[in-house]
Amino acid sequence: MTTIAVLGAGKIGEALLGGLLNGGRRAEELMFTERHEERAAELTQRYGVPAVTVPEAAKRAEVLVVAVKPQDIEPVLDELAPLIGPGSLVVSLCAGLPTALYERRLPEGTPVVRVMPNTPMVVGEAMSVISPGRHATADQLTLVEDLLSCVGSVVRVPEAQQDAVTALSGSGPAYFFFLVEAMIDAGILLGLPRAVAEKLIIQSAVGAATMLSDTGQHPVTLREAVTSPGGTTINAIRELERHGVRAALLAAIEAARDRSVELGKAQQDG
Ligand SMILES: NC(=O)C1=CN([C@@H]2O[C@H](COP(=O)(O)OP(=O)(O)OC[C@H]3O[C@@H](n4cnc5c(N)ncnc54)[C@H](OP(=O)(O)O)[C@@H]3O)[C@@H](O)[C@H]2O)C=CC1
Ligand SMILES: O=C(O)[C@@H]1CCC=N1
Repeated sequence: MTTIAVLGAGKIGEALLGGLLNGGRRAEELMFTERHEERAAELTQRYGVPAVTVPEAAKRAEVLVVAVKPQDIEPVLDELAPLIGPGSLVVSLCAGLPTALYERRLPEGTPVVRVMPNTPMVVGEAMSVISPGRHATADQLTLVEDLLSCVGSVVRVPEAQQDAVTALSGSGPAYFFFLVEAMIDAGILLGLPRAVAEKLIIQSAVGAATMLSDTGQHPVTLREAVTSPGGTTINAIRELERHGVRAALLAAIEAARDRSVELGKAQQDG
């Protein structure tokens, strides 16, 4: 049994709690911290997991998963620093925050693993990307990998790639939701009932995602199979290219990467 505390049970923290329980972890192994009493009570009722304070979590848990916003990290580090035990492993889910920040603020030798998950964790389909800090051992990295495997896929990368990862898969679901939202609007523009447009686009998204993951075929090959000579799809593709959608995606993801770097710098300099 490994005791795990989720510090900050917001969108990602709650998704992790639910995923760990679905994946077979017992409620007795888990705890969480939450600032609002009402929300804490609601989560305890929903998952049977106790709410604790950050100092209690620091004393009791072997794995401390930090899931507060990057801008809220300072008070959490202040509370953890004097209490964290030598056996504790810190797992940061915070966008932009480097392991070096934790290593500088927490007792010498504290092992830290940086993780970038994403919200499909809620349905057991997360993409979690993990990188060890200076003091994390191979066994600790494997432990984090095992925990996150309960809620989706896990990949290891060097920490230097984590800002790019954050822009790509951390924020990635939002880009797909944005696209789906715009395509549903297109259905409305063409006069379809909203419920029909939603059903058509969501099922097309699920079908396309399943083809991508199950066939192993390259997206270009799959797209070409839909694009008949002299047909409808090529007319749409011409408009997407004319409006610079490919370039917009490159610029958007680069901007997200830059923001991740900025978030890390702001906390390091602050
Ligand atoms: N949402 C996403 O898609 C992803 C988010 N992340 C990262 O996960 C982290 C959390 O994001 P998200 O879940 O979206 O954000 P939320 O705002 O939903 O959750 C953060 C939670 O932390 C709580 N909190 C803040 N300070 C403390 C504290 N001192 N003690 C206890 N709880 C505290 C907040 O409480 P309160 O409501 O009172 O502020 C809130 O419940 C961020 O660092 C983000 O970068 C990573 C990948 C994807
Ligand atoms: O937008 C954000 O900052 C967080 C991190 C990755 C996804 N959501």
